[in-house]
Amino acid sequence: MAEVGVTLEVGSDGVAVIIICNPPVNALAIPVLNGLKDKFREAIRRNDVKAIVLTGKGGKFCGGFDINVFQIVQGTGDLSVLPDVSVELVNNTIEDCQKPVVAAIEGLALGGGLELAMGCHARIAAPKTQLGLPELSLGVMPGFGGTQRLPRLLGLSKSIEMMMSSKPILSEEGKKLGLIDEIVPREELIRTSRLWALDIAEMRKPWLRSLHRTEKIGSLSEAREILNNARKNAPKMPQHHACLDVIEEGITNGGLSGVLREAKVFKELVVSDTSKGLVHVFFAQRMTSKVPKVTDVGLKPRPIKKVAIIGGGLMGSGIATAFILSNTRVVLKEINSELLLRGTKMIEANVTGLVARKKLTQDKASKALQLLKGVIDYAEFKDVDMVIEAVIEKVPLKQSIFGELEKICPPHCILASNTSTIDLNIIGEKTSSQDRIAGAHFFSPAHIMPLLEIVRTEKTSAQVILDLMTVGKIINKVPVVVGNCTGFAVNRTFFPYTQGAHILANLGVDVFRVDRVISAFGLPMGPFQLQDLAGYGVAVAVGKEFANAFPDRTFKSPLVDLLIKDGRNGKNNGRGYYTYKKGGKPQPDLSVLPIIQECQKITKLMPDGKPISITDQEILEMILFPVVNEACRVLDEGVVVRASDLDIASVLGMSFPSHRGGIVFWADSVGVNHIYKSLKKWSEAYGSFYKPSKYLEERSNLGLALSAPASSSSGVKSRL
Ligand SMILES: C[C@H](O)CC(=O)SCCNC(=O)CCNC(=O)[C@H](O)C(C)(C)COP(=O)(O)OP(=O)(O)OC[C@H]1O[C@@H](n2cnc3c(N)ncnc32)[C@H](O)[C@@H]1OP(=O)(O)O
Repeated sequence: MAEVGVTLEVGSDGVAVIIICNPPVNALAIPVLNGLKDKFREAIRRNDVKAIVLTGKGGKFCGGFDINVFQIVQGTGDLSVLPDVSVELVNNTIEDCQKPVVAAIEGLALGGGLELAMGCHARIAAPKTQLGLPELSLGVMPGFGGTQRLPRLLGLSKSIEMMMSSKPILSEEGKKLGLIDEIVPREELIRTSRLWALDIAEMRKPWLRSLHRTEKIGSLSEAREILNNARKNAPKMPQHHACLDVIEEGITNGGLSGVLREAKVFKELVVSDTSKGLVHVFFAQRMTSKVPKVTDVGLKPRPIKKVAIIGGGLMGSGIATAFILSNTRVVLKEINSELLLRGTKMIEANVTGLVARKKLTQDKASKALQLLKGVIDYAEFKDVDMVIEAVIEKVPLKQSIFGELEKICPPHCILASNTSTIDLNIIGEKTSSQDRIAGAHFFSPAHIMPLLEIVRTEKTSAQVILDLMTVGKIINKVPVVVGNCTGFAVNRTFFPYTQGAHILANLGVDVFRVDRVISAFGLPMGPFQLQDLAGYGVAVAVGKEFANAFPDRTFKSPLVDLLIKDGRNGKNNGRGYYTYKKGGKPQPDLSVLPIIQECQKITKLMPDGKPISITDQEILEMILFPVVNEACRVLDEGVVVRASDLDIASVLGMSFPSHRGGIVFWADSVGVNHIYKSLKKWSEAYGSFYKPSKYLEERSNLGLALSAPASSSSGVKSRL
């Protein structure tokens, strides 16, 4: 393993090259920052050094401050762990250095990495280098002067856009905008940077200090107008607004004042709940690619060059789109040419939709479509590496397809099903290929939604899981490996979500208020609007599956049947809990209220026939605590490898707000004991739907967090 630290080499030209080394992304861990301070001091002190070049080892400049340190601070609350980098290193040592400093940037300069580079007197970059300040996506803001220097180098509008979106730009764009001084091939990066530094030292090139520049800021009134517009459009998250305020401080009172305010607010944000949630999600997402006995046993992923998709419906065409967009050849099979045409048209529409939204160039779209071949027989299947079956959810049909596939496909071929409910053991029951059968559960629209649940049975081989994980990453998904059960991880955990909402409706709580409470919590929409969007057919079909699988905890509400009887089918026909008009926002449809009242009369859940009185917080808890309860069963049964995998699955599959860290992380922050006691109370009042699971009860009794590992004797203590 390469050594973590900073090196200094002085050449015969009098240029000191300071190199950051902390693989894989040269993150600024505390020893690295101390090393930088030491090496800069040495370079400044030495008489044989005329100029300095700062660079990173191994083809990457720097991925920013070490995010592990955030977790340490968040765990201990000890802010003194955070070193003073902004003033001591970037401002006083680099920018105010008496010797010119040039950043030689390759690969990426993100967050604190770009901030170090902006403190230098010039920036030379290799082609296609990523440059960005993604701190807001971690719930903090740039803390090494980035809020002040980026606007001074790029202008206010573009720099605000980069910070608010957390998205990087490439060095080519950076050059056009003034962030980068020169782009050179990577082999010439260090040589050009050395010469540039000497040119500054010998006054052949200007000696520019970013924080002192004003030419791109414009007048105070212009700046305020830009900032106020940005405030209107920014997400309603604390870090976004704090960042805009800090930018304004620097514009009103000068760059140094902005730097000082930035350092203060940065420390407040690091310990915020938002940052705790987002930092957890950052690491949790990366943990999903570590699966014991799959990724740690020396297996190598096999190449997947040709994929067959069976079924060109909504899911099949979305899955096919995801593959062709990632440069993989796809055979789409349907049972007749009419259905095949419908499937290929859907794929074309998916691709052209991305072009229209400027997410794809026309050239790439045309190339992707050339990789698609439609078929109505199995002739093309003889050399496929993977098949994904995406036909309707009928067991005999799936069984016969897998029986055929086993005979036609090569022996190495992975046989996957996109089923969202059916037991994979049953699907593969009539084959002798159970070791290569797995679930590849995509979420709709499959070419857009980022989650891929990879479902394994006890017979699926580790190689097949590894191949699916690899191919998932190739098609830009986050693969999460899960066990085989009704609904797998996401749908299983969230099946009580809609049912909890229906209990509230039957208790007399206004459905539109329920939706408002859930949206305010951070989900994109409430459960009733979601039901409208999915269509009531889905609600009925999925409801049956879960009622069969988990009859002890299913609340059967006749509401959807009554809505269907009234001619409603949600967004599909423009009539649901809401009305839908093209181009407009959904409007609450008050004519639904008598139907809900009719339902209440049937279920007789309201105590004394009167609506219950309830706070917004209780609404939220009566909907989400049953979800947490099911998450407990998922953890108990080992459906996911670790609790944080369920966090990622909930964020990416259900759009659970990422700043709350995912369903389990959120539950632990609320307090296990409170959740247990609340569910117990409601189960006594409203029945077994709320009955606390054994896992929850045990964790509550032991004072252990839900996320604490099963074997944990000391465990992570939950907030009781
Ligand atoms: C004061 C300052 O303003 C504050 C800051 O600088 S905050 C940090 C700002 N920087 C960032 O947000 C960048 C975060 N990193 C990333 O976006 C991506 O990791 C990347 C684009 C750099 C590389 O992506 P990719 O090649 O897909 O590799 P990825 O798997 O994500 O990362 C490789 C490893 O580096 C780690 N890593 C990446 N950036 C890191 C960071 N800044 N700190 C600590 N670890 C980091 C990852 O956790 C992962 O570790 P693992 O192998 O043990 O799981």
